[in-house]
Amino acid sequence: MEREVQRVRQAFLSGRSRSLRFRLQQLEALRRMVQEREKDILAAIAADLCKSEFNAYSQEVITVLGEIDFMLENLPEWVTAKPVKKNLLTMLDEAYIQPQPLGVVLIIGAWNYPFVLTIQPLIGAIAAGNAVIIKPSELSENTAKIVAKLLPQYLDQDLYIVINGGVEETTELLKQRFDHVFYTGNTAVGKIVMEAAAKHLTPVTLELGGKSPCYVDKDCDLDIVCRRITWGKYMNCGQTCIAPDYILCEASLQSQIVWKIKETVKEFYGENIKESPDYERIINLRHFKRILSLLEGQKIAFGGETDEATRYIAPTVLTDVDPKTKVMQEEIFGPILPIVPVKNVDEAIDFINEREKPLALYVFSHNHKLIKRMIDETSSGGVTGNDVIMHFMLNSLPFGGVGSSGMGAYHGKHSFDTFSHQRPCLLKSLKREGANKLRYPPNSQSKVDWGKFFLLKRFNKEKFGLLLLTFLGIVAAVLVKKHQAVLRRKALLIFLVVHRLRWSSKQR
Ligand SMILES: NC(=O)c1ccc[n+]([C@@H]2O[C@H](COP(=O)([O-])OP(=O)(O)OC[C@H]3O[C@@H](n4cnc5c(N)ncnc54)[C@H](O)[C@@H]3O)[C@@H](O)[C@H]2O)c1
Ligand SMILES: CCCCCCCCCCCCCCCCCC=O
Repeated sequence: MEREVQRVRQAFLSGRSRSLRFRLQQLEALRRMVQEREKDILAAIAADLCKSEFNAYSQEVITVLGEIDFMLENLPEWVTAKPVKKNLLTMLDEAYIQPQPLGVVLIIGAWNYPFVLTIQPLIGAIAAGNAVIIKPSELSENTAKIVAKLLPQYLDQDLYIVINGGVEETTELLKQRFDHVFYTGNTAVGKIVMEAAAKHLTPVTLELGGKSPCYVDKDCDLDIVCRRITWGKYMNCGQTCIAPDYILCEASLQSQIVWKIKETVKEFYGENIKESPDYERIINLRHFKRILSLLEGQKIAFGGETDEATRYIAPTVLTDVDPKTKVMQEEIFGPILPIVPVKNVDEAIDFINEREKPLALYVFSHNHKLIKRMIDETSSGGVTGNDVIMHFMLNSLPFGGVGSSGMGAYHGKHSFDTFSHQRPCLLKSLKREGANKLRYPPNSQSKVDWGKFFLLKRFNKEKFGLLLLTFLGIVAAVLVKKHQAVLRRKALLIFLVVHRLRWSSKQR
């Protein structure tokens, strides 16, 4: 493992990942890989999650292609140095921010959307000029294998490598020094990742999970609300980090919501859900059993059918759920939707605020003010009002958690920033030492006064005469020396003095 990381670091130190041309070439190669090997990629995702090729394409491949196109379009502008505002002390200098790659980045992917959740961070890391070690999740083994097979065929083989394996390999990898670790997965492993990274003072991005609440106000079109919730909850068999985890609503809405979700499930997946190409399966037996255990003691309004052999769990709704029961204590990450009745929006807000900060928050209402209030008075990684999931799809929005749902964010420019160091650069001249003497010892009241003027724009009246003399001296110098370059510099100095005079008149 150590040797692998060393090899990638040597490749990074060669400097070839830094040029804009190279980054664009690699991103184009990645796009070619996705387009040319689409069938293999879709087949691998299908095998891992029992997902149709249509769904695999629209849930994973579209996002990856969209992200690559967005990067190719905007990268030339993002990589350029950005000049910054200057103060009086630096007005003759050059000051700018230069984004630079961090170095060698470790990306640990998740299994639930195994392609997009591994490749989308990779796109950001390449765009920012880094070398990358990719560790796909071993739980989605088919996608892990295809990623390991395809990437070296299209990308630079020393700068971007895939290491496959389980807990043991990840543990070993995490002992190495990286310049950034980007992890997607559960909160418990997130803590392990952060602890390991802390040993090297390596910064981390943690894309974690949590229980994302969904508040349904009585002032809304329940038919539409229930269609949207049904789509977001049962997509990928509930194994979506930003799926609505549970519904909060007034008790009077509960039975209508149950009935409408039940009807929508029929419309989406047919009478025989097991036969639907649009309904996935639970990733493994451990998660299957974990999800089943959440049903114990609950009132099942509909659903609840299971089949261990195929890890099938039907779309399920639970009513009158007691917040103290197990299903409300951990992230469900499966097709079970509890409804917790609340008296009103105030109680819903308190309910959310009494718990860990979720990855997403959903609010449905015709009342825009109520939606704004929910946003203002709660905290979550992201929010979608009157829909679910869709904030993930807009790459101008940063995607990430807050508190126990994660730290840092990515997507589009936010990925580029996550994987870049914003390097501040100030370029001075070795001339104009006269002005610099003000900051050298020995210090004095006069120097402090100049400091106040340059940095705080505060004027000392006693220095007015001196200033006037300086001003006249400069004007005389300008008249004598007509050389253009000199003229320009003196003009700036005049500007500086006039600026100070303006301040003095203001203060008077
Ligand atoms: N924020 C996001 O974008 C996002 C996306 C997908 C999933 N998630 C979250 O991920 C969670 C479910 O998925 P999961 O894959 O984490 O659960 P999991 O427990 O099924 O998978 C565990 C993963 O962690 C690794 N692991 C386990 N123990 C480890 C250790 N000691 N050291 C290093 N690695 C170890 C395993 O190798 C495996 O890949 C949910 O909470 C979900 O919300 C978040
Ligand atoms: C009009 C046709 C538009 C087709 C686009 C369909 C959009 C589908 C969006 C699904 C997004 C799923 C990705 C969610 C990843 C969540 C990350 C955490 O698990």
